[in-house]
Amino acid sequence: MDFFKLLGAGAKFDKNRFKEDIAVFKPPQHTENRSIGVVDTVPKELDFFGDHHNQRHKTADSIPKSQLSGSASQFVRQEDDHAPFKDEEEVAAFLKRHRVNVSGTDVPHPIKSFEMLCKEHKFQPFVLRNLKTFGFKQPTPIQMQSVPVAVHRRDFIANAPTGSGKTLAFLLSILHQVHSEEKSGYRAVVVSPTRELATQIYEHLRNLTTGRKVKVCLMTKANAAAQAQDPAMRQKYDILITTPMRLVHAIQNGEADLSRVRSLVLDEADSLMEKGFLEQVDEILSACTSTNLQISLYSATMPSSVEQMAKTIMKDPIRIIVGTQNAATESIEQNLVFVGQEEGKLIELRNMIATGFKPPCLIFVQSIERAKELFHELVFEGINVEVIHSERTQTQRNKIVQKFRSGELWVLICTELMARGIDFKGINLVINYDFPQSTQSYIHRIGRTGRAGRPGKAITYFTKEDAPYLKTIVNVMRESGCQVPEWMLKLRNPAKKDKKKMKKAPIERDSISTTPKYDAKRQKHKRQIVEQSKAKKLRTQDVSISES
Ligand SMILES: Nc1ncnc2c1ncn2[C@@H]1O[C@H](COP(=O)(O)OP(=O)(O)OP(=O)(O)O)[C@@H](O)[C@H]1O
Repeated sequence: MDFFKLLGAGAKFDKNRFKEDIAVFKPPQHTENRSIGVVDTVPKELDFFGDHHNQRHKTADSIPKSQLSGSASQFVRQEDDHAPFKDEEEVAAFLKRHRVNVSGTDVPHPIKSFEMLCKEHKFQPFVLRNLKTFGFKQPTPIQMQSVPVAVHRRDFIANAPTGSGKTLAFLLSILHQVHSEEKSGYRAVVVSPTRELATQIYEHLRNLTTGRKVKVCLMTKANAAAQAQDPAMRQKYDILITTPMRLVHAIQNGEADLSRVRSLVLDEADSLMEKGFLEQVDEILSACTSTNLQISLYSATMPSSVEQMAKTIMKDPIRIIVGTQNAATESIEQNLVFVGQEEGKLIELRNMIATGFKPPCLIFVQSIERAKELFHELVFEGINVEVIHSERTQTQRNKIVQKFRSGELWVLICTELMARGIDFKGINLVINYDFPQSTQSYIHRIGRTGRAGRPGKAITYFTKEDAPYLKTIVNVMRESGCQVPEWMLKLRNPAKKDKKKMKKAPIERDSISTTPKYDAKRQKHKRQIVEQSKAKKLRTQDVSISES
């Protein structure tokens, strides 16, 4: 079946309805030339950037790293020699070949193959059997280095690109330690920021423990309640997969005992160490009272401030970096598209749908309200589209994720909820309909495509309002080996305070909605929120007055 044609056929682009908009914004035809990689000239509307060149620029930096010799941007690379390393020189050459940079004291040697897990690190044979059953033949670079480090029970920070197999890396480490049931309570805990991601990790682990009596608990409201009712149930599980909020709730209600936990994995660690989650992570750490606790942090992005903070909770940590630190995955073709003003985005998107594109496609917007608005616009276009955000019920969210995985849905509109960790293998295209609020958000969002070494494409729309932040994305593109024209390279980086402001709250944007009725509904909703927050403020004032 030709998805490309099918989707194009289903899409209706009402040229009469948008005639005036088209005339105003004159979106160029959707061709490969829309990508910044080949846009040579400064769009007229952006001339306020000042000094620029109109010449196409190609530096050594702009040559895709996959074309450079010695690059290990292949996802997994077969090693013919499975013998133990002879000396440190051989280790260094091996790590260089796989673009692994490791620092710390007494760093354990990497593994060259999964077979070495059993031969050198005494993994149980079931692990190797299940790896084979589920098609994992050769370790990825992050797995090569982080598994032996974890096996030696060292604390560490692992920074490797999106889709590079970090999940299997930490699950293998856990299975080395917890390979049979003990009925003595949790011995390993994985914390991840969203329920979707926790569910995905749980399913991955269930596959790896096939045929083995290891009890894994995905902490949900229902089983937390069951464990509250029956304390014996708390002893039943060996490994816990959870979100921070759910776990803290269980700790506070006396429903979770973490005193025997020896391995704590923080997945998407930089997001867990940010303001919203930090207190919860602190509480989880305090509940892990074993003196033998090993902590590992994994993420595709690790700002230095987070690293510094992380080091305060770790003992003599090792630092593992795969590829270029905080860069995007190199198999993703990244594009920036100037759309003029807000309305230009919808025109561009409809244009792309009308001219055809290759689903499945994930579209990111900055708020729930905007996700609903965009869905409302696209749902009548005859496209197989859905929308996912935190206001949808868990059952709805699960169903949508499952439908998207199975290919039943071709376009999924989402908020930041889906930006991290979610592994949809076949996504061809990620569209940043709204400009991401931070470099990290950009890297994770576009990292939903180009996974496990597959190619992928990412398009980021930007308006005049986003332009001051453009350089942050340009920097990532350059770091990941994309071609960037000279004038873009000459843009100024936004000031630190502006970046902070942007991260705190997204740019205020005009409604996506082209239907006045729907927009009126939105305005009403907005008014209600303002009124509610005013009322809350008054109540707080009341409390502080009566307290004083
Ligand atoms: N050794 C391997 N061989 C083949 N495929 C693998 C291997 N390890 C992991 N994968 C596959 O690669 C894909 C990406 O892995 P994973 O989801 O762990 O990426 P990640 O590094 O955690 O990404 P993110 O930073 O986005 O969370 C998954 O589909 C996984 O099954």
